[in-house]
Amino acid sequence: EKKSSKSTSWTIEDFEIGNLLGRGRFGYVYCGREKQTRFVVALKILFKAQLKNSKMEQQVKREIEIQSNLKHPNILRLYGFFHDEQRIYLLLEYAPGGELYRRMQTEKVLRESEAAGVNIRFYFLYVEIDDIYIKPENILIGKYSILKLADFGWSAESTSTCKRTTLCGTLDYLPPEMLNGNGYDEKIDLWCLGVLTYEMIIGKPPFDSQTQHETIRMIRSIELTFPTGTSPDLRDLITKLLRRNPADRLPLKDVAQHAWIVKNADITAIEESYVKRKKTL
Ligand SMILES: Cc1cc(Cn2cc(-c3c(Cl)cnc4nc(-c5cn(C)nc5C)[nH]c34)cn2)no1
Repeated sequence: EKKSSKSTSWTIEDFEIGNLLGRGRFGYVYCGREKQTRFVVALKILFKAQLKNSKMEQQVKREIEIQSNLKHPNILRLYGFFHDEQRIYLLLEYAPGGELYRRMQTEKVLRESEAAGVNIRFYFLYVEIDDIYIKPENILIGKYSILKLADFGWSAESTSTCKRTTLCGTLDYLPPEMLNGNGYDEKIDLWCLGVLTYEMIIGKPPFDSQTQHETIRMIRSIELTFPTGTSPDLRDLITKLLRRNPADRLPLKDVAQHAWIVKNADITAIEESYVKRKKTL
């Protein structure tokens, strides 16, 4: 990199600003290009005033610390950051495929290999960090369709409407233990993986319904139905993830060995990249 990623080196003058890619409560994301190297980035611009009003400065500092130290093929890179009087600028990896949930809305159903790829990729990711919260709004489609977890859930939600068409969308990923106000642990990610896989292949969340009340009832009673033609392997995997008792959910190491994953995900390529990355750490 031409300059170190210390916050005092870059200025906005070093970048050409392109299209607006997204907006959120605290700022915008633009496509940007560094003038010297012509390197393309996603330039997230956050307004200090808005962050101050919502007491979010600490949250931003925490995100910057976490994300700048994480280097994983499934996590959106944070290359550096800088600030001026009014704004904080984050230099993020540009994901050419855009947001997964938008792709799921337009294309409804993704290929089984892509969805299997999500599972296995998030298996490796899960081994790395514990507090991941998997839902389509937090996932971008990077180069070569590699999925990237971009933890901008806190800054992206725009005040006007939720990303999903209905408020129900935000309930679809909640596991029973969270609905019942019981304690919960990392096994909520196994539940989310089951919901995400179902939605990616079948085109709608498993407990999708007209009202929030009905969605909550279906989650609590685990009212799980599959369209005819759903492969038995996929049914089996999802049924083993969407279990009421977190202890009964299929552990991630067994997800990676499950018949549906083995048949659909290009595990060797992903494992090779994972092993190589391990070596470079
Ligand atoms: C504020 C605020 C908004 C958001 C949500 N958000 C993330 C992006 C984004 C990022 Cl961070 C990185 N790469 C992206 N690529 C796209 C994109 C590409 N195409 C073809 N279409 C889009 C859209 N968006 C990216 C944008 N908004 N987070 O904080």
